[in-house]
Amino acid sequence: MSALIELHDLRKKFRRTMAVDGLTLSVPEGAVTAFLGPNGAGKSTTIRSMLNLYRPDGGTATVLGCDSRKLGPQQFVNIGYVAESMELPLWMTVAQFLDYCRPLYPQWDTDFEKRLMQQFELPPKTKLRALSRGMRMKAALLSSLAYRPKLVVLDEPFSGLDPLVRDEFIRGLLELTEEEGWTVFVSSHDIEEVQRLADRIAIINRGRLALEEDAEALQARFRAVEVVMPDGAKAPPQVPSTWLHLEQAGRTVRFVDTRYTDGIALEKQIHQHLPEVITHSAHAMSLREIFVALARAYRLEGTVTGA
Ligand SMILES: Nc1ncnc2c1ncn2[C@@H]1O[C@H](COP(=O)(O)OP(=O)(O)OP(=O)(O)O)[C@@H](O)[C@H]1O
Repeated sequence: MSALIELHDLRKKFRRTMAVDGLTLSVPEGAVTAFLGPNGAGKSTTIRSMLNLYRPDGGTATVLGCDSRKLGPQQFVNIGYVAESMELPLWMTVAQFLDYCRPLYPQWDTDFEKRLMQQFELPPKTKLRALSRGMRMKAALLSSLAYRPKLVVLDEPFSGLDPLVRDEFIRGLLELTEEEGWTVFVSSHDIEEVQRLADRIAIINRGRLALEEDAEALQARFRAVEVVMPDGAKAPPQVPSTWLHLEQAGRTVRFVDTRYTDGIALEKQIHQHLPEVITHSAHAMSLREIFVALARAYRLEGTVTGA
């Protein structure tokens, strides 16, 4: 799998704020990568830098094989970009807006446009100004998908949408990405919004990469572990660094194993560090639970956990 976005030591500074501080990240083709981080972590600045809307102060961003500083019409016809902050011509109807966009993209697929109109239930004769926020985001998304871009970049596309609309929007996006095999890079400050979509997870904190991993692999290596000990037995102060947030309440010791491989290896490790163990159990964790654990470990501020 080749990478459609390659960021290497990317830096972008605003006065004294290092918004992006040496970010190295690679976004593989054909997968949905969720780009997560608390408010102000540098997500929008990264996206704007890699799309040549900002000039990086250092490092490189390569998008569709092209240095971001040289991105032009030839690349932009293959990139679908939707941002929360995007300004739309609100005085146009949905149909007029699409009439305006169509000639800009030689490969615009009219049949696909019609299908998306139906799927998103967009009213062609309504002015964009009169649409709800969710519907307006759908119109923006439609205008960025109808030309079947190779790369779809969504910057916080769900913020401000009510949960029902968001859910429907995500379902639509899911169906499409699965059918079309698109490469999607979607930023969010809330794991809950994107957990159903994401094949890969990248977390940014204070302009730096905190984690980049396959979502399934991440879930495979995390377990919530409970160990029952005899009355009066205490967990030792020193446990493996791969065990996070160890807590004891009475006879029960709980921790998060961040390097789980299999039950036998875990059992061996428990016997080694908690030799008085009577029984133990290990449960798979949801991405949201993993994020809560990671957020505590990284001391991420804000709402990356959705908590
Ligand atoms: N145009 C700008 N001028 C000055 N500072 C900026 C500008 N844009 C962003 N910043 C600062 O850079 C840092 C990163 O901001 P950015 O918008 O990239 O974060 P984000 O992760 O997208 O946050 P959010 O989830 O709130 O959109 C913040 O400290 C922000 O205040």
